[in-house]
Amino acid sequence: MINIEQMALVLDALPDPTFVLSKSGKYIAVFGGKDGRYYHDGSGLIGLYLADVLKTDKLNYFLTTIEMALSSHKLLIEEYELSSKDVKGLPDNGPEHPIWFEGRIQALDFLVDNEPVVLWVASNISQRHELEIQLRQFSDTDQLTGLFNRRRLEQDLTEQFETYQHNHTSASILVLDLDHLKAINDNLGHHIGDQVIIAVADTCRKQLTAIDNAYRFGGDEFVITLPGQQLEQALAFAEHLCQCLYIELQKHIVDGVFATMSIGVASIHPRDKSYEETLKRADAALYQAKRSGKNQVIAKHI
Ligand SMILES: Nc1nc2c(ncn2[C@@H]2O[C@H](COP(=O)(O)OP(=O)(O)OP(=O)(O)O)[C@@H](O)[C@H]2O)c(=O)[nH]1
Repeated sequence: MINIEQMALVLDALPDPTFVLSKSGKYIAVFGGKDGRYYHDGSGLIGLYLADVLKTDKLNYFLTTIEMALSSHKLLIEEYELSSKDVKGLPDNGPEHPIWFEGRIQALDFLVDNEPVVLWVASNISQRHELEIQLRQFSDTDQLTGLFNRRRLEQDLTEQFETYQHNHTSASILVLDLDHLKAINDNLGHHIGDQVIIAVADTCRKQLTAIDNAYRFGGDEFVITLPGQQLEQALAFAEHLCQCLYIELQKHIVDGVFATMSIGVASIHPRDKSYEETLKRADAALYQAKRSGKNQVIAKHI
């Protein structure tokens, strides 16, 4: 058996800072988390209230979480970020950057000063969090162009369709397909074909506003989403883009061969049951543009 002094040493050596917090947000006790590479020293918090050190948003979040742990009596696991802008009067030593924490919060079966209390273990998960962001970016991005990929398109279109169903905000989709890429690949090599694809991505990026997005759908096919835009606006934008691409792709002319772009446009219609129906219409418009001689834009109303 370990004695009470040894138990105190164990608590002090806990790798992650561990707080006993009352329902009203008072720091009753602070143990562990002594490594300054990962944590600020929390010992000065004892006797203070969360309201003394946290700004309003974070304060409300912490108090609500304590409340939930006390009422459920189950282990709560929460992820949250704390930076110097959230915390008043942090000591100078300790990490400079915002820290992502995993909080494990458990109600304790005793009262302190007649108040219920919780145990709150706060583990620094910043490295893991950064890795998760990188992995998400990696899985959402097309390697050649840096545009979002098809997986991300499906996710974004699902969200845009839900927004449309909720508040009827219009949204439009452009489907773009390069003309003559096969001839460029065959005559000039795959490497030049790649440069043409990258030039398309760069030109699209330059023409988009902050809420629009461009995606590489696959091969020489791209999609642009224009949230909030009706068909007429989207058509005008597509025609402008087609012109910009024509000018840009002419720069890649070799032996008289250069690519152009065909574009199909459609907007979400009240009769659409899913984004797939809108996308299908934009695709049908694209194939009409191809059949009508390429290097042009066609919009399909319904
Ligand atoms: N260089 C390069 N070529 C690609 C890539 N992905 C697909 N392609 C080529 O793109 C071409 C797409 O086929 P098509 O759409 O029939 O070719 P196209 O000449 O553009 O035909 P149209 O659309 O009818 O004008 C094929 O030759 C593919 O090999 C890529 O990442 N790099």
